[in-house]
Amino acid sequence: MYCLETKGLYYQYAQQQRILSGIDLKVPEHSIYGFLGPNGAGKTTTMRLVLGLLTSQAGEINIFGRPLAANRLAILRKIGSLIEMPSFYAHLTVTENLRILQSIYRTPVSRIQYVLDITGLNHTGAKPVGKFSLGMKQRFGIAASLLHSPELLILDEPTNGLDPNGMIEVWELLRSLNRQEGLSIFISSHLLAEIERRVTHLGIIHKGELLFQGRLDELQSQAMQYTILSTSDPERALKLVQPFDDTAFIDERQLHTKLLSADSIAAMSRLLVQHEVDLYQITTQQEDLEHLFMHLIGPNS
Ligand SMILES: Nc1ncnc2c1ncn2[C@@H]1O[C@H](COP(=O)(O)OP(=O)(O)OP(=O)(O)O)[C@@H](O)[C@H]1O
Repeated sequence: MYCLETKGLYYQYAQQQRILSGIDLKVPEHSIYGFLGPNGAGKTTTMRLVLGLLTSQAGEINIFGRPLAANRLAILRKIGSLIEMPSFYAHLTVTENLRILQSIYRTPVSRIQYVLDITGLNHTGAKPVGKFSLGMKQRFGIAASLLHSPELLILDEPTNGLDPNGMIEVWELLRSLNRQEGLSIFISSHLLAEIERRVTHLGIIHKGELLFQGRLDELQSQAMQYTILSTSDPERALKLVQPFDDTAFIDERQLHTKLLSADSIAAMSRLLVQHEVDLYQITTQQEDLEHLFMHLIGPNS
């Protein structure tokens, strides 16, 4: 069962400017779904549509199995969100800020202490939120989004601008919310390194199109295998191999080719030796996730 599913989601801010062209998201229940894409890919626009902050122009949005359009309020009550920076009264403490939100949401008062404990903000005392570090402000934003006991959290680049420690703290919090509370989390980032190993599922968006969606191991299985040749003259070796593999390239003075079979490796080594290029080493390697990501989104991104 998907807690969030879109079909053919389409959006443009102005004529001739297509931002999303048919996004089919499938966010499984209880998953941590990383929504990855470079700046301007369409992540925030997708999240705004899913939260009803922008009016959908075409396509379907189903949340907890029901169409958003027909059940907006009931659905939004089950979602916590943080899009860009959290809003707060800068001169009030975290508890005072949460008390205001608690009275708006009409959630039990006891929930305030609970979200303070779970986000580690219970020792901030009389300090006004305006004086918090960026990491603590983000944690306040997550605390506020948890106040009404949501089942799905939608977070738009919540670690943007945080130092490595702040980033680790936010992720530890998200992981414990997912594991202990069973919360489903849909989180965007433009950094593969940040979300690989931390998410259960991944969607890669680029120029308004979803290029990949699935588990991390499914993405890994799309990685290219390369034969890597270490030679005395990589440029000459490249010229010799190119007629047989026009995708061959040099990286760190080593020739990478997709020619993998034993026969083609034997033929390549004969060719190089015939042209007086010494062959020092032949290895095979699977493309790492970072290269696979770059490969998916293309060279000029
Ligand atoms: N209000 C707006 N009016 C016009 N164009 C917009 C508006 N908001 C966003 N865009 C454009 O839509 C495209 C997608 O932006 P969006 O913010 O959804 O991407 P993103 O993946 O979240 O990127 P970032 O990580 O930079 O926030 C960009 O080209 C952006 O300039």
